[in-house]
Amino acid sequence: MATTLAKADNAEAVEHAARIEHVSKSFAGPTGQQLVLDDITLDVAPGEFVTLLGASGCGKSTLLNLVAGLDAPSQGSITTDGRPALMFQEHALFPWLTAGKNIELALKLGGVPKNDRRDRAEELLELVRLNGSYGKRVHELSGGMRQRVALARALAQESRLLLMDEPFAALDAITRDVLHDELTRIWEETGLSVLFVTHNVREAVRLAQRVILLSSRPGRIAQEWRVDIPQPRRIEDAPVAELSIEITEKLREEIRRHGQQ
Ligand SMILES: Nc1ncnc2c1ncn2[C@@H]1O[C@H](COP(=O)(O)OP(=O)(O)OP(=O)(O)O)[C@@H](O)[C@H]1O
Repeated sequence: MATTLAKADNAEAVEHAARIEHVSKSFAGPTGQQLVLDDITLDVAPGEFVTLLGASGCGKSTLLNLVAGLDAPSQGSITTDGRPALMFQEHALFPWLTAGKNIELALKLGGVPKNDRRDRAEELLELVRLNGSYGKRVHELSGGMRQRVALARALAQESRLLLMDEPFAALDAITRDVLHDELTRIWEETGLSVLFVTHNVREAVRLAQRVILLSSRPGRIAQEWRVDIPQPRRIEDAPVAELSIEITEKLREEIRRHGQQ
């Protein structure tokens, strides 16, 4: 099958999929400005898979929203290689449209000619292994299938950077495991860059080439790890478990420290 979408043909030409430079973000709170992100500098290389990990409320989603251009940093700058695609924990599919039509809508917004949309939507459904589900309505699909459609719709945008905010957090463990395999396969096939937010350490290590741990209040980069464990990984593999224990220990330290502030 032709996986033409987002193929990193221009990998040589582009230095980074995302460049986050000295980014800080504050929100107005009841006691004045609340600093949520403090001086974050981070590059995502073309084709790289990076997970952002941190305790609840540390600012992961805020950072992802800034990269998506949904909000502006208070300080610093963010550049991306084209407009990123986004995928959230909630699939946000239109329930009155079929799986196929949900994808076609994204294709339409991306300027794909009407006559090409049906074939392209079928191709994308095949890529997420939902062949034959074109005519299914959202309520006919399981949670895992809905997230597959949401992924296909994100891929329809032909972005070179995919931003994922806890996309599998609401799924049961087995379904999540299967979708980890699918995401790894699709990432390898397409050459996409992925910035993936999670608070699940094992998930971060299972998927990423690099794990970035954010501290809390304010969110700063506390530490990062390169994950050299070969793919496909399993969440229960010994090297995944070992690194997860090390990262969890550091995460605990960060949470304890935050608790003492
Ligand atoms: N628009 C906003 N206005 C005010 N405060 C905000 C806004 N968006 C986020 N915050 C605050 O910023 C902090 C970080 O929130 P954010 O959702 O980015 O954290 P998170 O790490 O993604 O958390 P979780 O893992 O629970 O989703 C929180 O204290 C939140 O209340």
